[in-house]
Amino acid sequence: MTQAAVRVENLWKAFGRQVAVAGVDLTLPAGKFVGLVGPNGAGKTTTLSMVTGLLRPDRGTVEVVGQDVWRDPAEVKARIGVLPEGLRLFERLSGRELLAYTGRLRGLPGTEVDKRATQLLDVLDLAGAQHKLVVDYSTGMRKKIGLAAALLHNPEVLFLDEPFEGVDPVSAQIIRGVLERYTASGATVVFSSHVMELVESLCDWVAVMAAGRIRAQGPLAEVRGEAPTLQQAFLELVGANGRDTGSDLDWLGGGTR
Ligand SMILES: Nc1ncnc2c1ncn2[C@@H]1O[C@H](COP(=O)(O)OP(=O)(O)OP(=O)(O)O)[C@@H](O)[C@H]1O
Repeated sequence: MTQAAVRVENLWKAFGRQVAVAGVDLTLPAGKFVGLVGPNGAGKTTTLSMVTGLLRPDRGTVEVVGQDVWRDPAEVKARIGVLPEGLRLFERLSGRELLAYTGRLRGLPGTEVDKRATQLLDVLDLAGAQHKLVVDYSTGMRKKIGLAAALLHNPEVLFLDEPFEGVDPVSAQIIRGVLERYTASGATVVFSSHVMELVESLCDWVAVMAAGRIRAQGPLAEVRGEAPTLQQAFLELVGANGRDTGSDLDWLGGGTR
């Protein structure tokens, strides 16, 4: 059996009376492209934040590449890359400066940082914008420079929260190519998304989350089961099939006020 990249046991987190994560157990295999899917408010971001050492759990354990994240967060953080939701970047640096700074923070030698930054900027089609300040980057460019920063130290596991949100199809294709190449080398990608078609075409492993719990996890074909698409399987798993789609909104449309 291959080693698990991520192992989560009985993970809990509440914000006041709102329980965001209610006893999550997850085992994600190494070397896979893993999709964490779930409706809005399911607890995906909260789970990823606890798994990556950004948010302390109320209860439960998290192991990444065999190490307890909350016993020694710094040690684990050196081995992972993270593209968090609502990524905050150093806006007054240029894209290249941001990578140079990130690389030095990661303890890489300057020449290596320069080499890797040049290659990542090229592959991600940011070479032309490398001297522009990050504050002037578009949403898609921000995702791409964030991804470059997360990959710079060649992490073993990469966590991405909604990496394709606000990204045009050309940039999405570029990001996808980089990630496929990365997993082909044995590394693991864990990403959250609402876009089922994307998850279905990219992932070999899926975890479905709703209301703070995992509803299903396993190889894509297993989670999809008999359903024609992952979207269908997802709607059934989260109990959204047949939900009223707004029949009360009889005033909407038709031009009368
Ligand atoms: N800092 C916070 N303070 C209070 N409540 C929070 C906080 N962060 C998350 N929550 C609540 O926890 C629940 C799970 O939120 P979370 O952001 O983890 O869901 P999500 O699956 O990532 O949703 P989305 O797909 O909409 O981004 C929601 O009910 C949310 O309102």
